[in-house]
Amino acid sequence: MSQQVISVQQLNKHFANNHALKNVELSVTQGEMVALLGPSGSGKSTLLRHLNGLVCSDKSAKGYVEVLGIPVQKNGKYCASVRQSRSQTGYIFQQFNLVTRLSVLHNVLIGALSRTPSWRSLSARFSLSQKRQALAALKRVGLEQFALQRVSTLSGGQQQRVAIARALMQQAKIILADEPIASLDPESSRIVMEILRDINQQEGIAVVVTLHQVDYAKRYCPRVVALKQGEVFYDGPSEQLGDNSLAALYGSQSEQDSPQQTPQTVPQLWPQTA
Ligand SMILES: Nc1ncnc2c1ncn2[C@@H]1O[C@H](COP(=O)(O)OP(=O)(O)OP(=O)(O)O)[C@@H](O)[C@H]1O
Repeated sequence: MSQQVISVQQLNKHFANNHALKNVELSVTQGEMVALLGPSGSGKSTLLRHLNGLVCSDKSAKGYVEVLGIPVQKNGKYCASVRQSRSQTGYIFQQFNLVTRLSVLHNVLIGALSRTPSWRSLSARFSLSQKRQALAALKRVGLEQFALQRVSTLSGGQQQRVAIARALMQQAKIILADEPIASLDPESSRIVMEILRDINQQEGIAVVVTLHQVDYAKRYCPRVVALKQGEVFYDGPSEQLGDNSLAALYGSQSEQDSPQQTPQTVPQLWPQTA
């Protein structure tokens, strides 16, 4: 039986009066590649940030988040093990989060910091073996020839690949990617998604990726979890996400704008997976 790598139970999050996540339940097993879809403001990034302990859920609720079998937060408080979970979680940001004045290789080496003795990391002295690993990670994303260049000289798509190489260097056991292709052109988007899929299929690393592009979700992710106004609206095979369901998912804005012209109830066409 596949190991569960993400378990989210009864997750609620308010930002002032805005109920951003409503009783969200999510279970992901090892080796899955899952797209998080939903209209702008539906809670995708907020959910992903809860998984990495970047945001804490409502204190009043009984929310629980566990990643890689390690408790991240419970009842609105971070667990002592949150750092342990973070060190094994590769987090890819829309804007790459690289140190642009440093070399490509150095940025990848930063992924090893959680496994590097503090005297070495303080003096930025990485071992030969770590440098070899970093080069191998760069080769994996097709960028070894840029190792000694400053990151700032790379294109956006190449910078995102450096961020993925950093996650590989981190020896991440799960990858959470928050809109990794939102600021990329179609060709760079394709390359980034193919690298994520390759890592998922070759290493069996679970990938959860928030996307705005439904076609990329369907092409690269066998499973879709869709959020609508903070609730899980659909959880199932991406191939079963048809035009009607997508219209219902993304139609919230027009429903709000002209309620008399659109149905008030959204049909429950798909059961949530167990
Ligand atoms: N730090 C914050 N402070 C206040 N409100 C927030 C904060 N972060 C998110 N929100 C609100 O929570 C809701 C969900 O936001 P979130 O960014 O998770 O949505 P999203 O689905 O990722 O949207 P997008 O696709 O546009 O990035 C939105 O209403 C947003 O304004």
